[in-house]
Amino acid sequence: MDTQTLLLSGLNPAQCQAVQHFCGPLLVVAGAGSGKTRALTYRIAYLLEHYRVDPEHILAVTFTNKAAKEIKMRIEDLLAQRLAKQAGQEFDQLSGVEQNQLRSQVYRNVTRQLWMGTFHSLCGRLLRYDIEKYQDEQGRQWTKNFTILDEGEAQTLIKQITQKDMNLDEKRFETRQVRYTISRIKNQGKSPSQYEREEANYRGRVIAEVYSRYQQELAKNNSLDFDDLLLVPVRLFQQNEQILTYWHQQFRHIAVDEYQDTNHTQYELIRLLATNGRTAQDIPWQNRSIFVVGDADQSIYRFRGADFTILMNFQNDFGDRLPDDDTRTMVKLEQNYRSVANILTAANHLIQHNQERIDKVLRPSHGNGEKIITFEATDERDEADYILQKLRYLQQKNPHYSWQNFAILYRTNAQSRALEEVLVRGDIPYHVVGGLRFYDRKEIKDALAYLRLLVNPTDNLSLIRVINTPRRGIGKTTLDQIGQMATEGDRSLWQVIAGTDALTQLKGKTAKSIQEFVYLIEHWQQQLDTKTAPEIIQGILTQSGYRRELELESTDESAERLQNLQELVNAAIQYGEENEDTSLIGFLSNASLASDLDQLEQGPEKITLMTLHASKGLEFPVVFLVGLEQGLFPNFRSLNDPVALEEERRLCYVGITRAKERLFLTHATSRRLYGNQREPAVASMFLEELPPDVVQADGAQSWGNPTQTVKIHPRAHRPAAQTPPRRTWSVGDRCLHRKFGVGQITHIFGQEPRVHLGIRFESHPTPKMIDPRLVELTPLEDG
Ligand SMILES: Nc1ncnc2c1ncn2[C@@H]1O[C@H](COP(=O)(O)OP(=O)(O)OP(=O)(O)O)[C@@H](O)[C@H]1O
Ligand SMILES: [Mg+2]
Repeated sequence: MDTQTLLLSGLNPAQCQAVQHFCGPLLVVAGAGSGKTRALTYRIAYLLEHYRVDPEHILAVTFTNKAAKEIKMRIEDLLAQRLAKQAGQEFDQLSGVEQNQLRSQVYRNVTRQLWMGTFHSLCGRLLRYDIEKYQDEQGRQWTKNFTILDEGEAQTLIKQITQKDMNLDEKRFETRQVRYTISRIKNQGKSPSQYEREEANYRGRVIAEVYSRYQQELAKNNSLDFDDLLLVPVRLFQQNEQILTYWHQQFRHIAVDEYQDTNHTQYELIRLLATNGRTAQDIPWQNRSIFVVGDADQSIYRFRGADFTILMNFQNDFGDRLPDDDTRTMVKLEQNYRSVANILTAANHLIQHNQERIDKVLRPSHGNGEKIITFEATDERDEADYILQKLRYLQQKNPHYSWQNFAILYRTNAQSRALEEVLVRGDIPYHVVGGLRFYDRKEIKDALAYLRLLVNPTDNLSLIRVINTPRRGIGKTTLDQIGQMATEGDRSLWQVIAGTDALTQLKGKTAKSIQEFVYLIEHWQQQLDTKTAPEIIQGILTQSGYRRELELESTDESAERLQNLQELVNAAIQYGEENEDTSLIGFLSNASLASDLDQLEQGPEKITLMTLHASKGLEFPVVFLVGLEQGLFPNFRSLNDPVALEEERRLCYVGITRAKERLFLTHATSRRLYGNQREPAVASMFLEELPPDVVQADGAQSWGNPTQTVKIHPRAHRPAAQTPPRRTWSVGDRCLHRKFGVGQITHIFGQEPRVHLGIRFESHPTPKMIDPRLVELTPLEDG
């Protein structure tokens, strides 16, 4: 098989057309699961292999960094197979080691050079080259070793300004709200003074002032927030034609996945790069090679400024549209490869309730499959119990399902708690995507602040965070004094403490502590060029006394924090291996950008819990979509807002189309949300919008056409507990657990038959709560 055949063999004719496209604009539109991402992946491989495009000339934007990684791996596979063919070998018959050798060869020569990632990570990378040529409207500048402020840190800074510096009313100027407003103003490209002119009232003036101080602080810290990361390149390109032309020529081929969720800043960036800042008609079509794939029905990020009309305008923006002929610049994919027909019918039927859309064809490739199951629970706990039973039942009935084949999707993060409790009790391994991120944990933020200070000593925020962590007797008064000196001399905090005057002005013991801190930082700064990131992290955590303080604390919590710090070192090692870059600065940018959606590690052992928003682009054999209740999904705000309601329906469409084989839709008749009172709940309108003939109720209640649904007693359909014969347990009994080993029962909660056992296992520091109906426990004789 030659390259061309190899690369085109797993594609249908419409996909082939997209993949073989070389230059000029192309829009691929299609419904969920129709192979858009596959087409984009293969096209990049085709550009590299068939058209011999230099990987450095390809810019590909994905929705998560993880998606970028997967696409790269897929390309490595495709090209490695090709290398095997060239050498007259069958790839599949090579040993694992040999296959990996070929993959690494492709990685070194090809995929490593690709510009592939999220908008944020790509812009971060680009700015490391050119940020020094940028100036904001106040003439402020940044250097290459700028640090990236993540969302939490941006809010900390806003809070410091509103509450400490400006003494504003905390309720009236709520941090998140202010941060959100400033982000919006920034993305509209408005300066503080411009905003002040437009919003000529008290609030407008205050926000403009906070915004102005916020920008000032960012510049002083040599930092950028997530908005700047996109806005600065756009401004830089607008300011400097030469730089724009350089990058326009660099990125000869641009590809964007999930184009329907592009916002205006991202669009502007892509437009500038693809057209060199001209109108499309002013440059030859060969020089604007832009390939985007998307589905307007899956646009779900309007609250972050995404606008699917950007997708709909693609041909006007980039193409030379011929009257009555779209085919040159658009390919439609109509074959769905993901879901069984029943699931696809339900999704297509539901989305047709939206007004603002263009109808599409989506044909199934698989048979009808099982019907979609709906279940009415009494409350969130009952809902979780139901899911637990189903999970066990399905996994045992179908040996080909491993835990990674299951996903539970919900509308809001808060819903995961009830589900998690039941999963823990049922001993089902799970993974929450988008919970408290690793990088948001206190000890990790502390460690990162040390590291940032090493590469960018003017980063005041990081300095404040660690100067007295662990405690060094440098209190608030001292910090205020240092702050004062910094303001007077227009210097950064670091410049003050590293200079001589601070030491002379401060008292004996404090001065000594500060001096030791300065020595520590300077010592490790000198190692930046010679030591690797993991070595530096290990070193500074030990020498600063940070680790020792946690060790002395010696609690379960401190043990976990120490483990997390070790995990940070591991992350740096892994980063070094994957990117052949052991520098601290490379690792740091990567850490700031690791988004919550990238946490998804589909271990073979775990089921996935995530919000519907996070599930975009993914697929699972079995999906549970929970909490289908009016006011929850669709959410409360959308009930009186038709535009918002359509967005909720798109979100439901995304959720349904994640499922390949089985789909369960659950709702409860009462629910306690956000710690409020228990409220009665009504089934979601989306359930009624599904075609009754592909839906079947599991339980007494049903909706749709009652004659076509099966009515059974709520519990009757649940499988009996998959457990060994029952026995009663008493406190003090010893038992053996498959995974945790020997343990002793310390507590018994609840009444038979619904008891839960608190067990302290010899292998585990903290007691575990176990449901003996679901988990096998072997009794052990005393002694
Ligand atoms: N031509 C094909 N033959 C067989 N399977 C295919 C083909 N094209 C795509 N697939 C498979 O179908 C599934 C969906 O493909 P893909 O994820 O690319 O769809 P998508 O259009 O990007 O979906 P979404 O809109 O959810 O992002 C994947 O498992 C993919 O491997
Ligand atoms: Mg996709």
